[in-house]
Amino acid sequence: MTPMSSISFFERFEADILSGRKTITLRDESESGLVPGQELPVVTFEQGRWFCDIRILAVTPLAFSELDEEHAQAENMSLPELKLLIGEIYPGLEQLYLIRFELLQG
Ligand SMILES: CC(=O)Nc1ccn([C@H]2C[C@H](O)[C@@H](CO)O2)c(=O)n1
Repeated sequence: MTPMSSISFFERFEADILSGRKTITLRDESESGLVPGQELPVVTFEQGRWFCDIRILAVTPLAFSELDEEHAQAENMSLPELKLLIGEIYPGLEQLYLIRFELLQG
């Protein structure tokens, strides 16, 4: 697997990340190779525009069926909103990876 040199987020989550309200992201296996302690730039998915750097704190496998209120809170949304969003981004995918991160600069 090629090491990731940046991570992208949809522009609509930029403000939540910069304010520290969003501290996790759920991704598929293709983005599960991040390593705790790794620092990397964050860019928008739409334009590839840099907007901050983050440090990876943990990468943990998590099943869609295990999503709970704590995950939703760390995403700054309700659990139904989070499940709907994940279903739209990764239709039918059960095996997700929970990536915890901290904001370094924005
Ligand atoms: C290309 C791609 O998958 N981009 C993504 C995936 C996820 N996110 C956000 C949406 C949610 O807040 C969490 C959970 O997946 O991460 C994203 O911004 N961009």
